Amino acid sequence: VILIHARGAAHRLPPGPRGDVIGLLGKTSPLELFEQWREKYGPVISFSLFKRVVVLNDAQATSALLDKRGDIFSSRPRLVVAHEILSGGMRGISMPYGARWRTWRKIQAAGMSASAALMYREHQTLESTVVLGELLADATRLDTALRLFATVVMLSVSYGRRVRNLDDAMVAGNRQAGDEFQRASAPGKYLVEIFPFLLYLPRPLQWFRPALERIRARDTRTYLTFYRAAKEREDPKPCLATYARSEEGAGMTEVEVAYAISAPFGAGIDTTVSTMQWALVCAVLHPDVAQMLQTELDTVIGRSRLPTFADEPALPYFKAFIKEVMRFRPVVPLAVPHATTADSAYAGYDIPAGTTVYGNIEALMKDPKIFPDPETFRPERFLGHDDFALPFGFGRRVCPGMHIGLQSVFIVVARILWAFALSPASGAEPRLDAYVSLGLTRGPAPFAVSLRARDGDVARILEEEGAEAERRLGEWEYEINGAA
Ligand code: HEM
Repeated sequence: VILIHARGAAHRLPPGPRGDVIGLLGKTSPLELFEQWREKYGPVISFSLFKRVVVLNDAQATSALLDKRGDIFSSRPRLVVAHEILSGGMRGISMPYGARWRTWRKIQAAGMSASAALMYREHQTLESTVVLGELLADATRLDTALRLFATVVMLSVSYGRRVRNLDDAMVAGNRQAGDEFQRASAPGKYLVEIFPFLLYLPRPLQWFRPALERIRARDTRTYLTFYRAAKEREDPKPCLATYARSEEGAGMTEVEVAYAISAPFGAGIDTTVSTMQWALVCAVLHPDVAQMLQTELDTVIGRSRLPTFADEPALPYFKAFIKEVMRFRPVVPLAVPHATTADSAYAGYDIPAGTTVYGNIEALMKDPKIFPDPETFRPERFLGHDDFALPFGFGRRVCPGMHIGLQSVFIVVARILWAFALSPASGAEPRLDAYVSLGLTRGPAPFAVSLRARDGDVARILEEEGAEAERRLGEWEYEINGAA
């Protein structure tokens, strides 16, 4: 009896598909598969894909495990090639839970907490004025303008530097390093990912290693060049580089710090752009909502100046609208997978150490028990609710950039809605059911909107404020010597 019990206990894994799921994953997106399995097997499901994977589809399970059992559920699945070899274990987003991650996270918190985020508001405000000027001149540049804005803000958060365009060496260097990481993370690309024991081969026999190490040497040079340039500034703008300097020597090497402060580029651009895009798509496709938003903006701000961060507390409907956008179309629908560092149990099931755990944000956002009538876009459901961190993930790994991200979304979307009447442009109408996936992020498929200045004063205000913004943004500009 004891034996049977012990055997039974060892196999009490959450229900889920058995056998080959690789073929299935090849055919359809993980999000759709998880949705089918949720309907079939329930809120907590498991399957095996070289290692054990558990998907948590309801708020009870994510709260009980990812939030409350943070001591066990805060690691990341092992990424042998992209994280360990290519990045020398220095990228925080893929770092296993432990002392090294905590030191990395301290830097993110110092430079991105709710209070630190306030330091970036001036820069975000000025750059959003530039965005409006671009859109007034040519609405077809919407996509580029939003992407440039998000990129410029992320680089100023990291290095306190303004880049003027996407061809800047700082953009190119960060993008190249990020793309290499993405490529190296592609499932199935490297045998050693599936058979990590290949790492025990003598180094000269590890055929995959030299090419990766060459890329790592180049990435390291790139990151060091940018970090050093930021450090050398006599009167630096607040940024991660200045916050992180104190960690150098106290727990982190210069190279580790240089990698740590590069995190916003990879994590903060697509997420911010996609959120802003969904906000515009939702506004265009719900004219009654757009009308309410513009009435609120006009009542609070009037028509003789642009919205600012100081107006935010007086815009309850707008704030509810952004939350509803992030619920209705979450841009990181499966969050970033967590992993467990010890055996645990939930609802009678075993979750062994080393399990990959997905918190299914999309499923939670569409759970009628939490959000009645979840397929209806209705900002009113968030009136009076101030905290809504669910789009930003779970527990100790929750997005450290959320305050900065929300500030970007607020200032750009509020100003666009204040300045322009939005309507679908023919040819590439915005749609709620057409997506593009960018790694873990999901945004709307390319779309066009037509933007018409809401009154004659918009152009005049933008001209005045635009010139002033360009002048003041000069304070963030500096040269980088030896840029890769
Ligand atoms: C505005 C939209 C954004 C959304 C919806 C978002 C969402 C998320 C989510 C879901 C995670 C995974 C959390 C988990 O593992 O449970 C995450 C992680 C992360 N985000 Fe964001 N994010 C946004 C913007 C940003 C920005 C602007 C930055 C940087 C300034 C940033 C930096 C990071 C970093 C560094 C991590 C990894 C944290 C860790 O592994 O400890 N994010 N984000």
